[in-house]
Amino acid sequence: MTTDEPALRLHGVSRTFGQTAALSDVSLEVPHGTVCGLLGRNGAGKTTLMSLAAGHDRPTGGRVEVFGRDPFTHAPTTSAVSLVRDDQRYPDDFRLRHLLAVAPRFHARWDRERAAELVDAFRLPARTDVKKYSRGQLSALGIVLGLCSRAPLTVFDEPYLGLDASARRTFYAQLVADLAEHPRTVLVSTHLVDEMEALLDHVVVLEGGRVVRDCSLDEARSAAYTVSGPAVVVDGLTAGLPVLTSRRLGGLRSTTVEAPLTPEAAAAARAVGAQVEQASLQDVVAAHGADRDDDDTAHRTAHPTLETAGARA
Ligand SMILES: Nc1ncnc2c1ncn2[C@@H]1O[C@H](COP(=O)(O)OP(=O)(O)OP(=O)(O)O)[C@@H](O)[C@H]1O
Repeated sequence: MTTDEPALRLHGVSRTFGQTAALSDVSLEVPHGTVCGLLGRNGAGKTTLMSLAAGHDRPTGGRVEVFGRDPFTHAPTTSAVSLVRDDQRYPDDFRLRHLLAVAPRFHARWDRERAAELVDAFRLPARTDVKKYSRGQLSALGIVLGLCSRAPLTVFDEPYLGLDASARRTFYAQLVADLAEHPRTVLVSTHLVDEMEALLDHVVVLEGGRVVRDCSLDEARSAAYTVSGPAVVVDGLTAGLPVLTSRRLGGLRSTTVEAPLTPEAAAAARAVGAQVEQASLQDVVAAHGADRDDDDTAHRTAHPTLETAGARA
């Protein structure tokens, strides 16, 4: 295994299930030693991509490489990846001690001491069969297994399901501390974009099985801005710009455009009484796969910028 190769490279990858194209012609590289957020709406293809990265599945077309090798056929590469699935199953009669005993057989770099610390931090019950764990306890268990595997590529598929806010903070803090001590590559899918944004170095956004963004966090953050105000004013300010989403409430409109927010654009908007702000990463992700122009009142409360505009009007 060499660190000259990207941790993960997909080249023209497709994965179809019958008539469904879960991934279509996906090419991307996850740089070595980064935390990469895999983002996108439900059904965008995140879990499919993660299964391919872990060598649990094969692409229908194209090539998947982990550290330059095929994770499906090259056994040492398969064992260099740890995939923590949100629906991970364990043997019926397993308790925590059984899992902690077998884990080192699958992960050469397994860290026993860290595992003991994390079990305490997440208060995982020792005397309960794992199959009876709550949703949050199962997620915490997956986090322990993923972090302590020290796998060169660790993949977390929505690792926070059922975790309370305090346990999620524990996860984020442990991830940051562990990566500082033992740098490696992490690929994590999440819908909690606002909450996890600070952990990410790199961002990949999928929409309908295709990559619509593959860039650093900073690039993703500065990719779009939102203008809100009287519809006629907003339409004038955004004419000719690539619109990600646009929502209308009565005479007000809120439009997110895919362009950097320059001082000139901000000044022009304010001069005519419109509000303008950098779109959040969450706004950018939500815009992909959403209707481009939505005047349906049923959606009004789904857009925080519009609520803001309405409240200020
Ligand atoms: N085994 C399968 N058989 C048939 N269709 C599948 C299978 N696995 C995934 N799909 C389909 O492929 C598409 C992508 O699914 P995937 O689970 O990768 O999305 P996702 O981005 O992880 O979604 P979510 O955020 O809801 O978890 C969906 O349309 C899904 O229904």
